Amino acid sequence: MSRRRVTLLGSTGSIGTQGLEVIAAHPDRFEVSALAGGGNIALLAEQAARFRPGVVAAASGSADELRAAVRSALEATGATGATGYEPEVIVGPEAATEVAGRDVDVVLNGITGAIGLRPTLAALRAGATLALANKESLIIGGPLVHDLAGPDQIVPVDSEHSAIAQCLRGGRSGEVRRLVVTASGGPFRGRSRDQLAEVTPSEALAHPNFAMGRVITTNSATLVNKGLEVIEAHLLFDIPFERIDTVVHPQQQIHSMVEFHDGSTIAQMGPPRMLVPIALGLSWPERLEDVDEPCDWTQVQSWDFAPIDDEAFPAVRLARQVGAAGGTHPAVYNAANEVAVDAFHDGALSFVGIVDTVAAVVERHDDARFDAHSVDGVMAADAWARETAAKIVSG
Ligand SMILES: NC(=O)C1=CN([C@@H]2O[C@H](COP(=O)(O)OP(=O)(O)OC[C@H]3O[C@@H](n4cnc5c(N)ncnc54)[C@H](OP(=O)(O)O)[C@@H]3O)[C@@H](O)[C@H]2O)C=CC1
Ligand SMILES: CC(=O)[C@@H](O)[C@H](O)COP(=O)(O)O
Ligand SMILES: [Mn+2]
Repeated sequence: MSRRRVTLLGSTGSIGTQGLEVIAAHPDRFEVSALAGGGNIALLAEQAARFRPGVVAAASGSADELRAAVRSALEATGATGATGYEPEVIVGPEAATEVAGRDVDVVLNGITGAIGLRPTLAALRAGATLALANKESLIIGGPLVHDLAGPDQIVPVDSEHSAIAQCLRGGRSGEVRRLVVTASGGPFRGRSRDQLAEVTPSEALAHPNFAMGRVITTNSATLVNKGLEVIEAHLLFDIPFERIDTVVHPQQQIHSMVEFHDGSTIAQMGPPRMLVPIALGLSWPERLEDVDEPCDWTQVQSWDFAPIDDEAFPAVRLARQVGAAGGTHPAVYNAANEVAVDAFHDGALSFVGIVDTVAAVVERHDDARFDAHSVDGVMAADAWARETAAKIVSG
């Protein structure tokens, strides 16, 4: 594999920082072309001083602030001036989109939320491989992404979809009977709807296995994450919803499975960490060496499996409905959820109120008003859903 130029969008987040860890461990394989963050200018500047990309981008702050932060981060490394490193700096809400398609072989999209859509489209348009963690952009931009993406241009980084892609490696997708997407069940696994009434934001942020950003961690607790992942699996692997199952597997050692039409099932296993899916996103179809520890088969252990409780956690059932309806339904589900998650953390909504709000917004949505085949149409549906969710939250 030749040395790949990598751009990291959301470089200051959980996926982004782990992406840089993989790159730092394989300097012969990767160089950083651009880094894009949101508002954490200090960390972004430290990353720039260490990895020396040609471009550094931030969604907020000012270009002068970012330049100054990079200079002081360089000074802190003791490499002041001597190297003459002065990256191009881009600041503003469209900064990630601007850098996504420039001088790059692989774009790792680790931005959270619907704002990842335009950068995803820019990366695809530029012909880069898209290592996709930002599942929201695929889910809300389904037909748009589908029309732009070439074969194998999108490499899933989401652990379940990376697992399925690994199970399908080498072709034979015509022999697939069903996909089985595993779920941790979140921190509230086993509780009834009544028992969920009083749970707090800090309890919802205690994911049993993964340290992730606030939105995806909350989505794991409501199982909205699993709902999004069922739609993601449908879009990535072109399998109808009725052939995509879910199973709660609290240990998260099996990251997902593929059942074939002869009755055989292939599962992908590993400890619940993101390094392998991220590394594969960057190096696909090759595997890098010694990315993470494997499962330890010398230890006594037991793994559990159970169905999702759709009464306590209706998010997956609802996601199947919006996914099958298509159009701008998934964009509305996602946008309403983003608003409801913020409201929950602000103390304006109960935990069960999150999915109740999403369901109420989905119910009021008139898909005929929006064009799912244009970015503006998708973003108009997204904006409508945000406004409607905010009204419901405020009563
Ligand atoms: N974390 C994980 O293990 C997994 C994550 N994913 C998916 O990956 C994505 C990222 O998740 P995660 O890393 O946990 O989230 P984090 O909240 O940790 O990170 C989000 C990143 O997005 C950046 N960001 C926010 N707004 C913008 C913007 N307008 N332009 C550019 N960057 C922006 C943030 O910057 P800043 O902090 O500087 O404001 C931060 O770097 C999500 O879609 C999630 O569902 C999927 C599977 C696993
Ligand atoms: C690591 C990853 O891919 C996350 O999406 C994680 O799988 C969350 O797990 P649950 O949503 O099943 O809790
Ligand atoms: Mn996942």
